[in-house]
Amino acid sequence: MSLSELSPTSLAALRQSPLAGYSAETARARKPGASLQLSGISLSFGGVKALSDVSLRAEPSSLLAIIGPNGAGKSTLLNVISGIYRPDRGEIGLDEHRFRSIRPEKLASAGVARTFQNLALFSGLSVVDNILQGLAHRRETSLLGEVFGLRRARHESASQLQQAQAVMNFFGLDAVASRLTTSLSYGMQKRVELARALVAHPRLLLLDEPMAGMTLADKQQLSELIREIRRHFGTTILLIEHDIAVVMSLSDRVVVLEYGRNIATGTPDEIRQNPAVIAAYLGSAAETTAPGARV
Ligand SMILES: Nc1ncnc2c1ncn2[C@@H]1O[C@H](COP(=O)(O)OP(=O)(O)OP(=O)(O)O)[C@@H](O)[C@H]1O
Repeated sequence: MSLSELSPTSLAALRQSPLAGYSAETARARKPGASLQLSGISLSFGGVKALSDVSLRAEPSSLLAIIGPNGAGKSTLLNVISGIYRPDRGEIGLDEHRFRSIRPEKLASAGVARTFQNLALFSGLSVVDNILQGLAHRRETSLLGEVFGLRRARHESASQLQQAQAVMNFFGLDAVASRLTTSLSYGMQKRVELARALVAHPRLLLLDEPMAGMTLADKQQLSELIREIRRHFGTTILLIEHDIAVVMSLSDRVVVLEYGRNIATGTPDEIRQNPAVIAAYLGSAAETTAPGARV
């Protein structure tokens, strides 16, 4: 099954009651997104300056896109925010917290989730089990508790399963819950990855080229889902994406990187008309979405 083959009822259900089943989680889900601020971030790999003095700000519940040619430093920036790389200089601000680097294992508890450029799902696990991995950091009961079926462990498992079911409902994944992710189309696996990132209600979601390798129909569905995520959860989203039509239709603001430097920041319209951006990127950027298509 591909994303575009999903019945229209999933999207209709998603619009009507995507939060059904969240109960105790609902209040937290309604919390506005986090604010993110990067100040003077620099990082070199040997002689390669991947990031040079990059500063940017994403307002709570906004969608900020990062674009730029290959090798501009986009993924490196995401890896800095998610603690995979420690910058040589600069500071990250997440709401009122300031730090140079966050330990990746602390990321989820800080309310940050991400997806990867290449699929990063557990191939031996079903859809629902993959999604439950997004809640692993919340587990308070021990493995022994689970083995012996202690009441608290049972309650915790039931509550996490309910959250996974709610997010599967939101993403139209109910019908494939027990399937191995490897048996699904690429577009559907991307959807599972997004569901896993969202199940813990992150306040900042980092999306690294979520549309790469997708058909136009899949891109349209995923774009609609990203809009729904913003509408219903208020999640702040940082998006790296090469498809300019997708970027321009989804973003509140866009940051353009070239050779690790921030060469422009503005609304999609401002970026479209910026001569430096046209010269560095937009003039040559492939418009992978068909002209005139709504994404
Ligand atoms: N782990 C690494 N070791 C050495 N150099 C690296 C490493 N990661 C990235 N680089 C270099 O840093 C620069 C920025 O790379 P990065 O992957 O962040 O660019 P990008 O904008 O995400 O590119 P693309 O659009 O192709 O994914 C490139 O010159 C790249 O070769």
